[in-house]
Amino acid sequence: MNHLRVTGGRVLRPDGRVERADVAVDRDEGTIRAVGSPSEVDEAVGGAAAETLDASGSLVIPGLVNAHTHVAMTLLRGYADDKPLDPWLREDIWPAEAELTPDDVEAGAELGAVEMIRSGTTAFADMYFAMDRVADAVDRAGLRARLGHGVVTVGKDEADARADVEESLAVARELDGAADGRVRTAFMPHSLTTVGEEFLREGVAEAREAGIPIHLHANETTDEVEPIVEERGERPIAYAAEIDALGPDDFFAHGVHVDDSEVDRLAEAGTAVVHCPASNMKLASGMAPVQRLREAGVTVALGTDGAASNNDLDVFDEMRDAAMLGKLAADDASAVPAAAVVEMATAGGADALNLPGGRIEAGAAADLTVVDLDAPHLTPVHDPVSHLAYAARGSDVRHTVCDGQVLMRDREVLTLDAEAVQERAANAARDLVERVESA
Ligand SMILES: CSC[C@H]1O[C@@H](n2cnc3c(O)ncnc32)[C@H](O)[C@@H]1O
Ligand SMILES: [Zn+2]
Repeated sequence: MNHLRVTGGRVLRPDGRVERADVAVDRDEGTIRAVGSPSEVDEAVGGAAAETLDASGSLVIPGLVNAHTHVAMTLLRGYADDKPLDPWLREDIWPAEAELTPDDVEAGAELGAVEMIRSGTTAFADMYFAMDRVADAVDRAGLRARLGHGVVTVGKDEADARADVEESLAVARELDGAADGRVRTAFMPHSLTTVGEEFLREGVAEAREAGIPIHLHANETTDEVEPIVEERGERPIAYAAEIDALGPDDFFAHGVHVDDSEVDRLAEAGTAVVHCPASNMKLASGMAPVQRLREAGVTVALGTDGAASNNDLDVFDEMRDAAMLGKLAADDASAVPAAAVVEMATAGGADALNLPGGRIEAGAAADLTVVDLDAPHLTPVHDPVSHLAYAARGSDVRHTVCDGQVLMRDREVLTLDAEAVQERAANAARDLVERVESA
């Protein structure tokens, strides 16, 4: 077998236990073949490994999942800060995005890919524009993703609005299975308030017919919830259910302002929620009831949201923020413990996006992150899971593997030229801002 061996480390198993083990990866299949002692792994795979990754002093964890982002927004990192969602979008972000070209989106997506690989993320969900270019970046980077064109119909005439819905459906059909199957897709209306009801109904019906999942921003701010309640006499999750957008393969970003009845509805429907704590804090959107969602049985994943409202794509930060904010929201220091946020960033993310990965076990996708624990800020190691949630940073990631391919070895990104990507993105961002200022 053409295999990659991750040797000498401790491995985080799906039940949360950490044990000394090697991991053998079938590079052709992109799957984990065996996890166990060196002799057990030898016996399972036989023969010498074609490639090895040293994990001594390190913790081998499932590749992290960034379950909601707008990856090309790396170009807008630090462009507009310190405003709430609505004015931030309308006054700053949307005018800048109006000047974006497909080349810009690709440059921003590559920059985001480098940042994610360097912080141990192997899969992400992305809602944006020029998604063929994002898919190209995913392909080159070696990552896994669920991608969709974001639909906004407010402020558009009927023909433009319908064209936007059709584009999202076409993108979902055409890009599904790209990058050797590592790209999957979804129909992505931006939100229940920025897409008109008739367009939502039409798009969702077509998506359902084609078996395409749905991803949208939901219950992010009170400004978004109140008009739905006033105009329809029902809360957003009930509205989503009424238009058939609340299914078991669907995943909603934010879920900050969900009441108890909505939590129960999400749980019954099997719709996942992607918690984005940093974005929710930065835009002062509110605190999602994460403990309540998890207790109700809702699959909760973690997302950074775009780099303009975070301002990075580091899921380690998200784990720490989710644990801290979850305690504050529940007024309970035992709420959203370390193991919960690690689960949300790994298996929870893979389950929400319905992508392979999220667990280190034989037969699972070989999406792995090796975290170096030999650092002053990670000493001593009483509990490695505690360190993942509260003390480790993206920069502690030593190796990143996706689909059996080593994307970063000893902090060197192998699939993209990180320096060139950074330079191209910086130039694209500078030119973009010049265009926005002269528009
Ligand atoms: C139509 S493509 C996606 C669209 O979403 C915008 N966006 C970025 N962050 C957020 C957020 O937290 N809530 C809602 N919308 C957001 C992004 O700028 C794109 O325009
Ligand atoms: Zn978002």
